[in-house]
Amino acid sequence: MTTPVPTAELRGVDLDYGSGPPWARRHQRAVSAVSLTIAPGETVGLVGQSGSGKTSVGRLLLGLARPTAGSVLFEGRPLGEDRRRHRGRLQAVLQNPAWSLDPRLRCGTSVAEPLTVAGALPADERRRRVAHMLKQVGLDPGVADRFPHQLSGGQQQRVAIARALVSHPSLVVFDEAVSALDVSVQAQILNLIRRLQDEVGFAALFISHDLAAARYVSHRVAVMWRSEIVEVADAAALYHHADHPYTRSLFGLEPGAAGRR
Ligand SMILES: Nc1ncnc2c1ncn2[C@@H]1O[C@H](COP(=O)(O)OP(=O)(O)OP(=O)(O)O)[C@@H](O)[C@H]1O
Repeated sequence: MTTPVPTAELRGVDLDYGSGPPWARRHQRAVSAVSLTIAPGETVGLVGQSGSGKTSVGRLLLGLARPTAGSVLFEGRPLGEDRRRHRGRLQAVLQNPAWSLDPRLRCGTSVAEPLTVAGALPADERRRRVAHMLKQVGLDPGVADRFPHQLSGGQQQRVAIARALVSHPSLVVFDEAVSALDVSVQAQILNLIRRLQDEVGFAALFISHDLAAARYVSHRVAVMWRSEIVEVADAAALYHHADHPYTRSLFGLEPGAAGRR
């Protein structure tokens, strides 16, 4: 049996951020020697306390940050300079839907935007795909004519998910995508992500400080601690195989190591 080429892969990746003026430049290591693969159709959860480097891993996978060392592969090839080649194939859903929805644009226009970037489509076809996508995320297609401020937070996040999926991406990075929502709405969105992943089949990185949410949507969960991935396990098995003290603290098995959030 041949193993499928991973959709996304980090190989021994470091990422440093520089700060300060050139004569007193300081470097902070945000990601240290991280290796991680995401198979086609797989969701990998990435959990860890604030500042552990989760968003930086997402940015590397999206090509928004360049590794200081190591390599980032997308569908088996280096995720290089030519980001245009991947337009529409790499998408993100962020914590606050307002970050991806322009308040001045009707929701239908925002959802259609990745289609415009990926290549010209006749207006009819664009409208049809937007309506279909809105239905898939559980919204009335009439939402296309409304502005974000006319919708609830949960509805806005559904629009943001529709926008991320309309171009049939291979990889979607969900970065704290449910953290800003009420608990009952969080459950709806987590169920939506699971259902869409089964139906549409994208690979995903699900970044969260909430281990329970990450386990619920993910096939495997990676645990990040001070810029390193200290553990990766099947979501169901993680509880029983939690080796690292930080992972154990996430389950309440060991006091002290988990950060405040
Ligand atoms: N653009 C930047 N410039 C300088 N330092 C940065 C930058 N972005 C992040 N950092 C630092 O890198 C480290 C990792 O940050 P990152 O946002 O990846 O962590 P995180 O686990 O996603 O945290 P949070 O859950 O709070 O978003 C932190 O110490 C952060 O302060």
